[in-house]
Formats: sequence, C-alpha cells, structure tokens
Amino acid sequence: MIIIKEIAALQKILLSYLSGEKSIGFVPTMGALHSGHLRLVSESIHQNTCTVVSIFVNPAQFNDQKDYEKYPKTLEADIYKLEQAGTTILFLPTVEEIYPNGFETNLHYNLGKLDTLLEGFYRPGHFQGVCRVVHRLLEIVKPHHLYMGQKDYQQCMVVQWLIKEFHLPLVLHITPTERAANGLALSSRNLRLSANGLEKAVAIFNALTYIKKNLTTLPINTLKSNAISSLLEAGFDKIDYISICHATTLNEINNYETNIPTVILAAAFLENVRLIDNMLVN
Ligand SMILES: Nc1ncnc2c1ncn2[C@@H]1O[C@H](COP(=O)(O)OP(=O)(O)OP(=O)(O)O)[C@@H](O)[C@H]1O
Ligand SMILES: CC(C)(CO)[C@@H](O)C(=O)[O-]
Ligand code: BAL
Repeated sequence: MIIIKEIAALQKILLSYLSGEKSIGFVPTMGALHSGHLRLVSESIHQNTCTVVSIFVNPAQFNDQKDYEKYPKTLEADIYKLEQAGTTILFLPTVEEIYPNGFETNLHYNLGKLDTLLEGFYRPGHFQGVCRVVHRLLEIVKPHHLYMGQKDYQQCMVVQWLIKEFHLPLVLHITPTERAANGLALSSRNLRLSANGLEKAVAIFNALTYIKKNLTTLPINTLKSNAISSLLEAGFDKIDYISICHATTLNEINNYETNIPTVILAAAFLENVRLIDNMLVN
C-alpha cells in the first residue's frame, strides 16, 4: 500500500489507472476504521484494479466543535487494517491541501429539502461541508466507482444528488450497514462510549426493529412514542428524531402502506455521543 499526503503525488500515480481496462474505486472515510469501512474497501478491491481510501476528518462538516475535537483517531491501526485488506493507496491529505483558500466560500450547494430535514435540520451546515469535501475529493481522485455506507442514509442521498447535479462520471455503490452481533451499527463514534454505554447503545437498533415489526399493526404516533420511551429508559439522554419516512423523498409518512418504500431513521445522544442508525422496511 502506498501512503500519500499530497494531491500532486496522488494524481501522478493515479494517471496510470485512468486508461484502458483499469478502474479506480474510492472509499472516503474519516478514519477510526471498523469492519463497516473494511466492507466498503473489500467491495472496491473486488470490483476495481486500484482502490483509494482517504482518511480526512473534515472540519467543514462538523456543526459542533467539541464533536470535531473528540473525533476518534487510530491512524496506526487504520494503516494496518487497510494494508491487510489489500488497499492500493491511502490518501491522507492535510486541511491545507483540501482547503488551500481556507474555509470562506461562496459556493452553496442547493440541496433543497435534504439540507433542512433530519440530519440537515439537526446539524446545520453539515451537508454543505460534506458536499464540499466529497466534491473536492472526487475531483482529485476521479474514481470510476465510489463506495459509501447505508448507515449514513441521508448522506448517500446527498452524494447521489451531487453526482447528478455536477454530471460526475462515476457510480455510487451503497453498502448495507455492518452491525455488531447484537445489532448495534458499527460507527467510529462508538469508540467514545464506555463499556456500559456500548451495551446500552443497542437500544437504537432495537427501537428501529420494534417499529419495523409493528408498522402494519400500530399507528405511527404510538410506534414513535414507544420507541422514544425505550431509548430514554435505556439511558439515552436526548433524542433528535425517530422518523418514519418515504425512502426516496424522506417525507414523513403518517399512515404506513406496504407498497410505500419506507425507511426508519433515528439520531440520539448517549454519553454525549450522537449516534445515528436507520432501517429500510421494504
Ligand atoms: N457500520 C457501517 N457499515 C457500513 N458502512 C459504514 C458503517 N459505518 C460507516 N460506514 C461508512 O463508511 C464511510 C466513512 O464513514 P465514517 O468514517 O464517518 O465512519 P463512521 O463509522 O460513519 O463514523 P461516525 O459514525 O462516527 O460518523 C461512510 O460512507 C459511512 O457511511
Ligand atoms: C463522506 C465523508 C468521508 C466526508 O467527510 C464523511 O462524511 C463520512 O465519513 O461519512
Ligand atoms: N459519518 C458521517 C460523518 C459525520 O458524522 O460527520
């Protein structure tokens, strides 16, 4: 595996992968890698001649400075895991490489509702920051295939919008959420939980499972309030949302019908750590 920090050096190496039958797969990450990330990496390795993984904790997408400062960092272990997995190139840019002109920008991505619903609402500016960094990384790496996780459901919709809006010539592959044996979605932020918190955190998966199982028999409002109560009882401190939405528009569903593609999404705080998860229904 080649480790590269500079854009110019990366692009020089990638030139040889841009022609003929060769293809570049790209997995952007913020590091503190777990099996969910490695699943994306392994999918890319199987489908491409070159797999680029980036680790960059993007300051522009954090609406909460403390969350940024406390974001877990495990670089040595990450390098080992990526090497073992068979990654071709690890790109480790600095903030200056990604944002040479600083943070001020006139660029605004017209994400519409995606910017004001759910994660967009509770993390103001978050998706603008995600668009900025993903757009920049895609222009640098120029991958044929991009791999992202369903765990960040709304983020996948945002990136799909970005690809369409800017006519980016690549395919987005969305990989199902990798979970621990008890169902907890793997997440880098889980590293910030105590052993006790890690056990309690599964309540978020259990709440989504409860809603999914009972969608055809109980009213939506009852499902949501029971799910919220179960999270509070489990020890969650604050719930941003538990929403039952149309899977392609993210419009809230008030009366479930089996023919409506549906996704249940949740975001809640445990031990001051904000966790998200989601579950597709049909
Ligand atoms: N459990 C998972 N299964 C599959 N993909 C995942 C999982 N967790 C994260 N990913 C994907 O990995 C990519 C990089 O995510 P990121 O580095 O932010 O890790 P993360 O675990 O989502 O961190 P955090 O939850 O703390 O934000 C994203 O496309 C994300 O959706
Ligand atoms: C896509 C991403 C790497 C952009 O910083 C980040 O939002 C993430 O890890 O999901
Ligand atoms: N995994 C999504 C990136 C973030 O929470 O900022």
